[in-house]
Amino acid sequence: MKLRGLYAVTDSQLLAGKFLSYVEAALEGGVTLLQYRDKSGDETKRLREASALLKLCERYKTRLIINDDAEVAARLGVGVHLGQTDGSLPDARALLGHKAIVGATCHAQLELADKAKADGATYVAFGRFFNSNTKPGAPTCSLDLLDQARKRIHLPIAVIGGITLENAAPLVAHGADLLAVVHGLFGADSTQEVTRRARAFNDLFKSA
Ligand SMILES: Cc1ncc(COP(=O)(O)OP(=O)(O)O)c(N)n1
Ligand SMILES: Cc1nc(C(=O)O)sc1CCOP(=O)(O)O
Ligand SMILES: [Mg+2]
Repeated sequence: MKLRGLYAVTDSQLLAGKFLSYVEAALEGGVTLLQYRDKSGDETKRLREASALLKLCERYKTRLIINDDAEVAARLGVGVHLGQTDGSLPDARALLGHKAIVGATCHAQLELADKAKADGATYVAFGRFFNSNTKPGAPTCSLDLLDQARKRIHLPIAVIGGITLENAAPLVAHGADLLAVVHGLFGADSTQEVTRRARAFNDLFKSA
């Protein structure tokens, strides 16, 4: 399966009270990967919500990724996204098996991407590209770094951080395969608008 298109990332605060309806609206518009990102530390809630997302993903034939937590990913038989302090990537790969999607945060450092590839990552993620409501303090990354990454790293490249329909096109033009988006997708006023945005993010790849 080609990893290219919209990578929808959930946010527990932003989606409070509309979690499943907004996620389903995004899936309706087309989502290549869906990441469950919950920083609450509430294990029971995480397993319950991730299980609900898995059911939805199965219906829409979308791959689910769990942020931070390879154990939950293993329990559900899905992929994982690991940051630099989220545990060992080789251990996660061994736990989840060779077919699982394992993504790695590389900030703006090509060396981290080289290491992630050597450790068995499925995709590498660079960011943040723009001002982010969700994670304002994340280190910044440039289009120039993305150009270098595209030439050097032969893996799908996810980009993240403040991505909206207004600023995403250059990222695709510079070689991004996956647009990882929280606010620019789910910060919408209605489910209809979430679906419209998801379709529009995917359309950016058709003209690239
Ligand atoms: C696709 C994607 N890229 C980067 C991140 C950030 O991961 P991390 O650095 O571990 O930060 P948290 O998301 O855990 O706060 C991501 N989640 N997804
Ligand atoms: C979770 C995350 N990681 C980032 C990084 O740069 O590693 S930026 C970010 C937040 C993404 O949310 P939004 O689309 O609302 O900016
Ligand atoms: Mg993390």
